[in-house]
Amino acid sequence: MPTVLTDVFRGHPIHLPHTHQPDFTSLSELPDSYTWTSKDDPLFTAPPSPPDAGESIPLIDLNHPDAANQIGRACRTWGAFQIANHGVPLELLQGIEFLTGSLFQLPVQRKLKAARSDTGFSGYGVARISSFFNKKMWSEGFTITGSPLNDFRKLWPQLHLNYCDIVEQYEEQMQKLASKLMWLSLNSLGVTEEDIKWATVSSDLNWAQSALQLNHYPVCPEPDRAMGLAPHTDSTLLTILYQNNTAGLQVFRDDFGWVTVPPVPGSLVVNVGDLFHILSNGLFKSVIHRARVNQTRPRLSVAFLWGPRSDTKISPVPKLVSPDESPLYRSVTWTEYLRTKATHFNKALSMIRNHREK
Ligand SMILES: C=C1C[C@]23C[C@H]1CC[C@H]2[C@@]12CCC[C@@](C)(C(=O)O1)[C@H]2[C@@H]3C(=O)O
Ligand SMILES: O=C(O)CCC(=O)C(=O)O
Ligand SMILES: [Fe+2]
Repeated sequence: MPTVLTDVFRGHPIHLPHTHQPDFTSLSELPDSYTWTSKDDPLFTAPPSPPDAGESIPLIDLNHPDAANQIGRACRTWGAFQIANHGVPLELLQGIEFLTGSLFQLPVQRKLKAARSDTGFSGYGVARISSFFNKKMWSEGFTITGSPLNDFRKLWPQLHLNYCDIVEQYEEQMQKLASKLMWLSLNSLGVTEEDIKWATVSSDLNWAQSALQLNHYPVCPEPDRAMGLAPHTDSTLLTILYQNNTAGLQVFRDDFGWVTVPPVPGSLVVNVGDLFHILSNGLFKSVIHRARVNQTRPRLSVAFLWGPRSDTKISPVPKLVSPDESPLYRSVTWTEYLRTKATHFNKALSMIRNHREK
């Protein structure tokens, strides 16, 4: 039984063509292999919400006395929100943005020295969900879990220790923030530490684990026909996303279509992931989101993907299941779920859904 994310894809190889990345900067036309239509993604041409409709995910001040309720409401309606006054130092946000920018600026031969292997978890490469789409995405990524020391030494023979330090500090801040946000949203449903014993410091200091996903979306000659990162939900409990000052993230709502999440300097975006949807017995929505690209400014984002330890079984909190019904989902560990997702992608949730008797 793997206990760390590093082992999740061991024995479950995913072959991805990292080494066939083009030199994005040299292309003046969008190659056919990067041109998306609704045949490649049924949601591709879903209507964008008109910007004047003013609809977007709420921006919540974490210091506001009503923050817990606002977060709970956002998790139920949108599955996403932005937060201000989150307590993560601005220098650290700038530090992780600087690191991400300098990583992707390295020559491609250097980045490939740290390429993610077919059975590996960490390293440089194309989005893991690429194998489910016929067209390529206009982006490159770098996944980190555990110590980035070995990879960073290959990328930056001189400066790797400074960069490791930034990652360590960033993860520490994100971990604290993620568990605070989880408890605020659960408290809004009346769920307390008594109901979820595995998620308390008194049960184990290391009851959660995480990965960092660094994303780069280069400028694109024909952004309207390209896709930065195809629509997906995260498999996490929660994801905390930092985006640089360039718009591109969109969330999907059945009633509005695609809604852009405008960058708000210094704030962070929070997404509900599939495991939180399961834990809340479907009350919180795991949000479908994607990243679009543009013609003038490169975009960077850093996703902190946060979930339980690999040996923790996640199942709907009994308090949230009505007495005359069975829970919506059966129990699953993060590792099992990541593997299900790696094989079945957006059918993963329905595969662990319990079938209700009439
Ligand atoms: C801990 C995680 C969560 C992963 C897999 C693994 C590391 C990278 C994450 C992402 C990041 C990009 C979208 C996604 C869909 C992908 O392809 O890689 C995510 C996926 C998931 O949330 O399922
Ligand atoms: O770049 C973005 O805004 C989205 C990134 C994302 O969804 C992810 O890394 O899971
Ligand atoms: Fe995501």
